[in-house]
Amino acid sequence: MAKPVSIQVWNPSGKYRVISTKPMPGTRWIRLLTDQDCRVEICTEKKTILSVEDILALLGDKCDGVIGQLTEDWGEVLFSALRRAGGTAFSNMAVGYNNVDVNAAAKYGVAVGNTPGVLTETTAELAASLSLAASRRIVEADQFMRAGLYDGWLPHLFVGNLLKGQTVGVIGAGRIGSAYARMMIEGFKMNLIYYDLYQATRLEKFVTAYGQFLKASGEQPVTWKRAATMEDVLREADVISLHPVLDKTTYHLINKDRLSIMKKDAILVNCSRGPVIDEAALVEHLKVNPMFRVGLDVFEDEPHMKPGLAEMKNAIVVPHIASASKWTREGMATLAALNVLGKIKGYPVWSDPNRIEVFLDENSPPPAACPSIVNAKQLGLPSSKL
Ligand SMILES: NC(=O)c1ccc[n+]([C@@H]2O[C@H](COP(=O)([O-])OP(=O)(O)OC[C@H]3O[C@@H](n4cnc5c(N)ncnc54)[C@H](O)[C@@H]3O)[C@@H](O)[C@H]2O)c1
Ligand SMILES: O=C(O)[C@H](O)CO
Repeated sequence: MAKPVSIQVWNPSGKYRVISTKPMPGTRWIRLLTDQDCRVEICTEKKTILSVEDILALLGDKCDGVIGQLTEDWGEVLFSALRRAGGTAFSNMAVGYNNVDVNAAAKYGVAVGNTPGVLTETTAELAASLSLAASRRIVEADQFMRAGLYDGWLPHLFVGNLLKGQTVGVIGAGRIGSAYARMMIEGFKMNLIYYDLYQATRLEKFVTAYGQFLKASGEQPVTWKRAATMEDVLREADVISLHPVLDKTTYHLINKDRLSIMKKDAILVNCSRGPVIDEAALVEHLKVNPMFRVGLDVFEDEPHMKPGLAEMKNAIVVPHIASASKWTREGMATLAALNVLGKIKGYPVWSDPNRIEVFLDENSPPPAACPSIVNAKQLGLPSSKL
């Protein structure tokens, strides 16, 4: 990064120096920090992805906390430097934190925050959008239209898949996976098969109740099934959406062998993390199975796509925008700022990271707590009552 580093400063006389490695949407997050005696420094460099060296230059020799991004490599080097600068707080502006070495952070006594909940519906809505766009071939049809190729209605033109009555498969039925499942079941009357390490009890209850409602209305009821193996989902589902965390157990979860057991005209959607799919194997699968379609928000080597993917008509690709609604992005900035502020101020950690709405109410001050610290137990941080 060219020196001097380009920085925007708020409340220069603030006692605590908090750095945000990127400008973030909204202004509430800045106000919350400056009102509590923080000097906020926002890195405004044009470079999209900051390197470890860039961030070391930003940290300097006094820094109390950092709000970082999922594109950055937060490991031993950065956490030891943050600690040397007197810092004890870091928050990703993301729910996923596979870019963060949590053990390294704990070793240096740094709390690691994330931003759950506020992006659940927004992300699920993009997964639903990709499912629809892929099943009805919307992007291909749009390109066809703009290319001036439409010369009249035809019985075979862009025939796709009907979702109603088909089976939606969800791998990783946590917050986002469950919200997506509900959208597809309620919106399109699909049946559910899911695979997760844990039982999604609330989701199961929802499908049961909705099925009973449909039956009572004289309609075909929807059904659910918790699969014993991921392969069962892959074999049975017509539309499959991936929503697990990225870790050792989910790296290349979808590989050549698993692609081969999916239906030839299945739809695969990924709004989790790119490396959950072996993308090179996916490109080969798309080449030989033209009826198989994918909707991808994330990529194995972001910002790059594996060779061949961009040419595939049966792939819809968007640039990691699943959480990109104004409300969500402003809320993510707020939660990340409050994680850092709370740790600096010695506040306890909110006891339920699934119930963070109270931090997002613009009309009242947020609770004196860190909304979500993923290594709270490791650091022995006290927990706040709801
Ligand atoms: N594309 C985007 O912009 C975007 C936006 C938000 C979240 N995400 C990704 O989505 C992920 C999920 O977010 P969430 O809030 O729903 O998290 P969550 O913790 O509520 O859900 C994750 C689920 O994955 C399950 N899981 C873990 N390992 C598994 C395995 N081996 N097999 C099957 N299931 C497994 C967990 O049990 C859990 O239910 C995040 O970690 C992040 O990487 C991406
Ligand atoms: O993990 C996350 O939060 C996303 O990838 C960005 O919203």
